[in-house]
Amino acid sequence: MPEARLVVLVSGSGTNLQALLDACADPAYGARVVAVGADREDIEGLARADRAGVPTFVRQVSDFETRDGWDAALATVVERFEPDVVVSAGFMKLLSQDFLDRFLTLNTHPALCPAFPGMHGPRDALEHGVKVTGATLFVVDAGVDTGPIVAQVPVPVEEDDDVASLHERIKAAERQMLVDAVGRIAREGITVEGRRVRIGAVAR
Ligand SMILES: Nc1nc2c(c(=O)[nH]1)N[C@@H](CN(C=O)c1ccc(C(=O)N[C@@H](CCC(=O)O)C(=O)O)cc1)CN2
Ligand SMILES: NCC(=O)N[C@@H]1O[C@H](COP(=O)([O-])[O-])[C@@H](O)[C@H]1O
Repeated sequence: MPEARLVVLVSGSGTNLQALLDACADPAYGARVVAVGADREDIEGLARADRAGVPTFVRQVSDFETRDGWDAALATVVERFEPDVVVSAGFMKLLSQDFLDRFLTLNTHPALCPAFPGMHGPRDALEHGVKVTGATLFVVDAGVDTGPIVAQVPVPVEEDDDVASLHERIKAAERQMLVDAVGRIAREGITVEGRRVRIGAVAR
């Protein structure tokens, strides 16, 4: 079976991207990162792609007259790389329904969806006082962190956690979840029926 082609979108440090790049070095993993895209320049995520010899592209909202124009330009460049799956891994821009209609897009979020959506999952979980939080991989829909759930991993909140320590522990679990789920999707396929997602099986 041919390797699944991944386009990964990033906005920051790119440790989730790095975990995918490392996993893809093993041919048995079944996937290859064919391009990395970002909404801003000069981020470590793009440097990681450069070091791995993976092509990169940047489309900044501020370079376009409208948000729709940015979104269409992003879709155009993503399309060039013919992805089987787009992985939003720390990509801090909302994607339009038009984009999502064109590409199967997964997003990893540092909370147990549907709890604590948005850009500050670890902070919001800590402020709420939950004892367990975690990370979620989901199929992106037009809402914010509302899409059908592919995988989740729990992470206990420690007494002395601050936002940084909690987010770091979530990220360690999140990377493993992402690599495991994307590899299985690449090798076994994915079925999405309504809100139910199955890897390697026909939905019932
Ligand atoms: N349609 C969707 N797009 C994306 C989702 C999603 O669930 N639906 N998830 C993200 C990532 N994300 C949280 O997981 C997220 C990203 C960005 C925002 C947001 O409000 N962004 C602002 C700009 C913020 C900035 O540039 O600093 C915006 O887009 O204008 C909320 C949640 C990937 N895309
Ligand atoms: N709502 C989106 C969001 O909060 N995304 C989060 O940003 C981090 C990116 O880390 P990374 O750049 O090191 O992979 C990850 O924890 C990801 O879930």
